[in-house]
Amino acid sequence: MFERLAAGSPSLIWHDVPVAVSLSSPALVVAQACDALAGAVAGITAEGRFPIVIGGDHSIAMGTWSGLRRALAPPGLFDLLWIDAHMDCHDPSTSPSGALHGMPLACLLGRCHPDLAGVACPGPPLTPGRVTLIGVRSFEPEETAFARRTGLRVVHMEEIAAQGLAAVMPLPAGPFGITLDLDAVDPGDAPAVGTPEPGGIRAAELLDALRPLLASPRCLALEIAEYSPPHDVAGRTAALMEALLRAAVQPGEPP
Ligand SMILES: [Mn+2]
Repeated sequence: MFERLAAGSPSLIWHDVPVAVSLSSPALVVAQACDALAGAVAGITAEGRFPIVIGGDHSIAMGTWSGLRRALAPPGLFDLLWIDAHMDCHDPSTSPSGALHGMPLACLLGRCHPDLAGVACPGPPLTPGRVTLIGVRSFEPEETAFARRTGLRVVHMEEIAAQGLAAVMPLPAGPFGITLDLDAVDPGDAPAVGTPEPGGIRAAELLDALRPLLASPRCLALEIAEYSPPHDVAGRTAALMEALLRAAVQPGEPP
């Protein structure tokens, strides 16, 4: 896939971020990986290039977005479109599963897992009023309470089903980033995820809504998380990945 994309975009560079899986706890592995990822994203942004981060579970968002924040001139503010079936707004005291990928947004907003604090998301928290969750349809009450308390904007799947994604997708006036958890997409179109949730955004609708955003010079970074190729069915998720990446690296080209 990379070779095909690079054929049309010679400036594309592949960059691996190593993960030290030998560390003693999952939180330490995630903290170390996010620290390395934040450094990579900050460096790529500082060079005036556009980072595209592909993961891996959504805990990588802590590295990506704290890295972007670090690279921008103070106060380093940007809007973040968080497209996800889940809210990822837990901390260890509220999480039903203890899964770290259910916690990255809370951490980025300043309520961080103690083992991740200062490493996975160093620096000041993001501004909740500048983050919009889009596609939400699976969450716990503690996450809704956190969103209300902090002023996080949430666009539920019901609104998308009623009005269409294009009608509810924000178009930020200033710099912004996009984090796409592939489980926001309907499992019929993107089965290659770890936590599928039925009734999601259709792939074609997502691509139509993202194309103008990815073509905007104000879009500073794209992250695509939770891609799990062994779970794919008939190459559907791979095809969506390639279309998304093509929209990001060749934004002027027809689909
Ligand atoms: Mn997520």
